[in-house]
Amino acid sequence: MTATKGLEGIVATTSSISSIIDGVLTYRGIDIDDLAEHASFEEVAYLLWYGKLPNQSELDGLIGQIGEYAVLPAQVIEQLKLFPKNTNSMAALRTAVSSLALYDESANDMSHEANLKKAIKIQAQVPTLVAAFARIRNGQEPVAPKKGATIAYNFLYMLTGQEPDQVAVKALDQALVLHADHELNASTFAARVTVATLSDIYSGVTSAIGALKGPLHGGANEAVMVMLEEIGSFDNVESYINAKLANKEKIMGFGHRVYKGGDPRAKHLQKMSRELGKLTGNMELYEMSVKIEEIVTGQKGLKPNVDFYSASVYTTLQIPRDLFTPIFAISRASGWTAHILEQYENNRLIRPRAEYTGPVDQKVTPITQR
Ligand SMILES: CC(=O)SCCNC(=O)CCNC(=O)[C@H](O)C(C)(C)COP(=O)(O)OP(=O)(O)OC[C@H]1O[C@@H](n2cnc3c(N)ncnc32)[C@H](O)[C@@H]1OP(=O)(O)O
Ligand SMILES: O=C([O-])CC(=O)C(=O)O
Repeated sequence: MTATKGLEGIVATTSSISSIIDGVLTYRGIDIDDLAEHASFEEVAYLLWYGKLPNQSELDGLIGQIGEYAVLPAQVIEQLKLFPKNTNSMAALRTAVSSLALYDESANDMSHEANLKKAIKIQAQVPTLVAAFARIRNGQEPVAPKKGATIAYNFLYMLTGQEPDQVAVKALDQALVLHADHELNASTFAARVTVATLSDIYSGVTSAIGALKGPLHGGANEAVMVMLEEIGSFDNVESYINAKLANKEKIMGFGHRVYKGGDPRAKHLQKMSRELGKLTGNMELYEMSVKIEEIVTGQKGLKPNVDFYSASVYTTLQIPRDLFTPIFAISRASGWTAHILEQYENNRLIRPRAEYTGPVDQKVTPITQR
């Protein structure tokens, strides 16, 4: 038995949800470029769950359902108020999503209908949780979601308590489309491993949030912003990045386990970053990002991944840095739950082996002799 470090190249499941073939990402066979330009996040979530794009009445139905489920149990809001104000926002989300299960009477109903309903419910409640936590820690009351509004609109509305700008809603909606699913990434794998024991959907999503939090995965978008803040201005980019590379440190937002020729989502976020920069009259973050890309790609051949330009996009949308990864979770909730449903449909326990590298033929030394 020989281990493959990081399971690189190992095909661990079959799936009909999303694919990465020759660097092209599709959801249910539709190219991400097409979806990014022509579909809303709710259409994409429907596509991931049901395997087809919704017609107008199906879409209206889903938006209605999301509106109905988006309100949080009062007990969970009370719990959010007890969290330390400075707690990590992904840790808060992880705990809060786990708590949702306590107030869902169907949490352990394993029928497909019940699990699909819970998938939609989790998708509806995650944005409300993120926005509510963000307000509560600032000493503000949470804002209730508006019925009939999209997730992108509602998230910005619940975060600020004000009618969001249409450009911001459109940009966030497109970012949600781009992050919705990604084959067997680490957090989706974590979700599938968890539910393959026939544990409940909340356990699966809680595991996934824990995996997404790390800076080698979803946490990279926040880490990119930390780096941009450390750099401070365009003129410092070159010396900062060169020093990091000389030191063999990783540049966050670059590289990918699967894409070696570039992440197809990054160009959409780069375009969005440029357009938002122009619109707000502040191109500095965009220009700094382009310069970083020039150096890192030039010297290391590494291309930006989905997390790189999303940092400047979200900052230009005036979203606090530590909500970037929770926003990733808002989007990926659709993919996680679609994969969980698929896992249940064709389940087998996921239990690989380990190559043992420890000592052999050891004996118990009596405690007095250790
Ligand atoms: C949504 C997402 O999860 S996208 C990924 C988000 N994560 C990041 O942006 C964090 C930065 N990137 C990375 O850490 C990696 O590229 C990963 C984790 C994404 C992929 O990693 P792996 O496939 O395991 O590649 P690994 O980490 O083994 O790197 C291979 C080589 O490239 C180098 N490398 C990879 N990424 C980077 C980077 N961002 N900056 C500098 N060097 C890098 C490594 O140092 C290593 O070099 P070596 O062979 O000289 O030791
Ligand atoms: O697929 C991966 O390894 C990480 C990634 O890009 C994602 O989850 O969107």
